[in-house]
Amino acid sequence: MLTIYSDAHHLHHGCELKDGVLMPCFEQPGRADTILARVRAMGLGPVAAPGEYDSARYARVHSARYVRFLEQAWDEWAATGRSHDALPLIWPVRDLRSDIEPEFIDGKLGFYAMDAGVAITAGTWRAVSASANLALTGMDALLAGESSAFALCRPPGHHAAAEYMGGYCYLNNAAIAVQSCLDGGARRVALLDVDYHHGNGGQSIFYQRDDVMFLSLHGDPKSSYPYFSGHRDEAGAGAGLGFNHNYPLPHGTGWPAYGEALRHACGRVAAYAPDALVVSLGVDTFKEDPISQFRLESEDFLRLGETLGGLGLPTLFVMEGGYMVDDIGVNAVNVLMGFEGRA
Ligand SMILES: NCCCNCCCCCS
Ligand SMILES: [Zn+2]
Repeated sequence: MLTIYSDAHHLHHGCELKDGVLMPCFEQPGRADTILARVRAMGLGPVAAPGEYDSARYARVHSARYVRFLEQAWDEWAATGRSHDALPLIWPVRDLRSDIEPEFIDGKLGFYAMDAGVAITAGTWRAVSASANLALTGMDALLAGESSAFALCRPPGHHAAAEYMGGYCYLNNAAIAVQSCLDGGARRVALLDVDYHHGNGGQSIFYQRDDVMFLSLHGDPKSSYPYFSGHRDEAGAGAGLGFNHNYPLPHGTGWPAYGEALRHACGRVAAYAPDALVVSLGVDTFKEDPISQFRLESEDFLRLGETLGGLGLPTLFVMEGGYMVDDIGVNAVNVLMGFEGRA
């Protein structure tokens, strides 16, 4: 399997406020480095650098003003004389107004964010755009006839929606790749999110469309981040009604229940008969993950990959979450090995 990777991710590592303490973000460079080392150790296949793409490709799923915001945010922040990480600290919730874009960076940060889990630093834009370019390069490989590819994206993207960042995510790498597949001639694409946290971004972007089926298995939002999306009754809207499927699962879920939900979701993908499958590959479903509450073992990720391989679809894997750095390489590459029947 071809892996797409860029060292540019090292340019991004901000802080986060966790349990009342400002600390280095759990979404750290060692995650991608550990996965890359495992890709090489297991001889998964060639590792390629991403191509260059115009930011207009990101604006196929994000708004142009949001992409401009991401590109300019650090410079606007630094121009105020501040050198520490830029963080959103106020949001237009409830009856506060979101019909007028603030002009000042502190207002823009909250206008374009769902939470404070998105520090912006001097290198963030370069890392974020490179990460999206990995997904576009992987999708170009599929469009050129590859049966599968792995975009080793960092930072992740599945919490980012058309006009907001959040949960360590800035550009929705997987959604950008899905749209690129459709722009490349596909009629239908399935986007399956196996990260522990609901892929609110991908759901939101494709919610009213029937050319993309979105499916997500995740911690029940009644008791898991992002708390405010991912319920079973979110079925899509308008033309998209019936093309959005959520599988919220309780804390403590292990492979038996997870595998059953996954097989059910795969049945829906098969019935949809897409031209391609994009997988938001988060492995924070691992039992030792520091911020998540499922109980998958490393061997279960082999079975997860095997189950996806059984669909026989051209498949792009896009790296999302997973925060137990010591095990993230084994767990992520186990999915890819299982997919290839090398379990
Ligand atoms: N106490 C939970 C805080 C969660 N903060 C953001 C998590 C983002 C996961 C991305 S896959
Ligand atoms: Zn996650």
